[in-house]
Amino acid sequence: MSDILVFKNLTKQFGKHKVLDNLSFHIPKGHVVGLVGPNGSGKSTIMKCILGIYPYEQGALYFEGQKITSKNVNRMSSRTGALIESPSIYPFLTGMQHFKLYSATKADVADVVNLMGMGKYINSKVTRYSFGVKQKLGIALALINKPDLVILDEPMNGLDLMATLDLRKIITSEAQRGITFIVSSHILSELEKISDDIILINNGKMFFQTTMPELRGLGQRSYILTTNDNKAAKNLLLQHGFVVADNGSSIQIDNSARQLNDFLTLLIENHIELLDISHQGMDLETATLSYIKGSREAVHND
Ligand SMILES: Nc1ncnc2c1ncn2[C@@H]1O[C@H](COP(=O)(O)OP(=O)(O)OP(=O)(O)O)[C@@H](O)[C@H]1O
Repeated sequence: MSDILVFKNLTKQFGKHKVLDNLSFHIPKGHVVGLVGPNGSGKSTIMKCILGIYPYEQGALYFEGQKITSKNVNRMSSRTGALIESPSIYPFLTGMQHFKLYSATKADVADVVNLMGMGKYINSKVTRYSFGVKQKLGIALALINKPDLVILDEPMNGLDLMATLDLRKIITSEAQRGITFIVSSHILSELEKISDDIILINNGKMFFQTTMPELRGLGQRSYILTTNDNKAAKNLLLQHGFVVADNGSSIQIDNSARQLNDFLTLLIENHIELLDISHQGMDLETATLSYIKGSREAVHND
């Protein structure tokens, strides 16, 4: 899989404040990449560098293998659609009139209106739109010129459950057609449903870039077990050399040595009844929290 975009040791400063600090990551073509980080970590700044809104001081940005400079930034920005911060829309124009501002063809407008399910209100003035419908219009405008790369900053903000599900379907189906998405959101449970890859940044620095399957796999190393006698089960397993922790109403067994059959057999032979067993799955929220907490503790310990 080739990369549509590569950040290489990119540094962006506002005065003396380094907002992006020697940042490197890559965006695979046709993937949905979730951009995660606490408030002020630099997500919007990354997006604005891609759109050519912000210049940067050091490092390089490559679009489809070509180095982007201030002279050819249009090559990248003209093929990128974006919704950053609130959508730039005009209350007294209709949705349809917005598409005309973007010089969209009739066929493209029909496609995007159909895709976003906006037929009902496309000829009404935006002043009559709810917040969620305005957000939908902003996303439709990001998609209208058939971009190769789409940047969405907090696109789920203000969307109700149905609109969130619609947006999830749209992003997934457009990515299957080869469009690449970079999506930032603080709604991590939603972001992990749509993302192929995750980039976590903090204080303008890269913490990790991983695929969602890799991230989930991090949690597959232990089992959570509930039995009719957790105390007895824990003692028995400890006596036989298993690594066991007490979780209150359950016990956690390290399975990095892949001993599932061994510990189940041991429990059954000792007449301990198994009530429940599950993998401890790593989710995006747990991973993000543990990295951010780890880095804060490191700063306090310095
Ligand atoms: N135009 C600017 N001038 C000066 N500082 C700026 C400017 N734009 C952003 N910053 C600073 O850069 C840092 C990163 O901001 P940015 O908006 O990129 O973060 P973010 O991760 O998108 O945050 P949030 O999740 O709150 O949207 C912040 O400290 C912010 O104050």
